[in-house]
Amino acid sequence: MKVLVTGVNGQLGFDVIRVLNEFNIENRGIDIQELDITNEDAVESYITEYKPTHIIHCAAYTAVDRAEDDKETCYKVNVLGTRFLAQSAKKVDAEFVYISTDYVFDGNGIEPFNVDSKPNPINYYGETKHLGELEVLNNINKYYIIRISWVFGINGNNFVKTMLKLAETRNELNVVSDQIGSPTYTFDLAFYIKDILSTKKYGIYHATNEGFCSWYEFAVEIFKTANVNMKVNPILTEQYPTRARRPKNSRMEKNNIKMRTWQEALYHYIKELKND
Ligand SMILES: NC(=O)C1=CN([C@@H]2O[C@H](COP(=O)(O)OP(=O)(O)OC[C@H]3O[C@@H](n4cnc5c(N)ncnc54)[C@H](O)[C@@H]3O)[C@@H](O)[C@H]2O)C=CC1
Repeated sequence: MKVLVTGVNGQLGFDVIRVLNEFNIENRGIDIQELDITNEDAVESYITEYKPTHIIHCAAYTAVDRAEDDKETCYKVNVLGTRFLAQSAKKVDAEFVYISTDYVFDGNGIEPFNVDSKPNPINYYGETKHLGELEVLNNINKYYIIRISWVFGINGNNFVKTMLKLAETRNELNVVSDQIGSPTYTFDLAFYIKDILSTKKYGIYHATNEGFCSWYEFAVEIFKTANVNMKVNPILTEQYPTRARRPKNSRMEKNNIKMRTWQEALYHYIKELKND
C-alpha cells in the first residue's frame, strides 16, 4: 500500500497520517503548498509520478459561511479539485476515498438520513460537497464516499476548542439547541478509514461517533469533561443568525459501523488536548 493523503494540514488529514504511520503504512501527506488540487495539470503529473495505490482526499474548502460569498473558490476546490483527483486516481488505478458531510442533506424531519437518502443541500458548501460526490461517482469505480459530521481533532480549529477558548473570558454562553447531530473525533475516523482501504467494498458510508446531541448538549458535555464552570443557555437557530443556513437534523444512520460514543471520544480528546 502506498497512500496519498490530501489536506494534511487540516483536522482529519493530520490524524489520518498519524494512524497510517502508527501502522507503518507507506504514505505521503500533502496540502496546498505541495499541490494545489484546483490545478488540473499539476494534479495529474503529481499523481502519475507518485503512483499511489490509495488516495484519501481530506482537502476541502470548509469555511461554510464564507463559501456563500466566495462561491468560485469553494466550487473550484470541492468540485473541480475532487474531479481532477478522481480522474488521476483512475489513471493509476488507485482506490479513492472521498470525505463528505452531513451537510449534503437538508436536515428536514427527525429521522436519521441513511446512505440512500436523497441529498438536498441547503447551503453552498453542502452543494459543492454533494457535487464532489457526483464527480467521484462519475469518474472512478473504486471509491469509498464517507460522510462524516461535527468533527473535532487535535490539529486546527473546531467547536470544542472554540468553547474552551471562550471559557477563558466568559462564564455564560448561549448555544443553539435545535440542531442535532453526532460530534466525531478525527482520530476515530482515521482508524475507520485505514480499515476500509482495500476492502473493495466500494460505496457510500456514514461514519460518526455513536449517539446524537444538540450543539447545546455538546457544549455542556465539553465543560463538564474539561472541569470548567460555565452557564450554558439553550437558544434557537433563529436567535443565532449565520450567513449560511445549517440543517437542523444532521442525524445519520450508519451501515454496520460501530464507533465509541461521542462522549467517550470527547473525554479522550480533551485528555489529549491537555497533554499538549
Ligand atoms: N470540519 C467538520 O466539521 C466537517 C468536515 N467534513 C469534511 O471532512 C474533510 C476534512 O475536514 P477538516 O479536516 O475539518 O478540514 P480543514 O479545513 O481542517 O482542512 C482542509 C485542508 O484542505 C486544504 N486545502 C484547501 N484548499 C486546497 C487546495 N486548493 N489544494 C490543496 N489543499 C487545499 C487546506 O489547506 C486545509 O489544510 C473535508 O472534506 C470536509 O468537507 C465533513 C463534515 C464535517
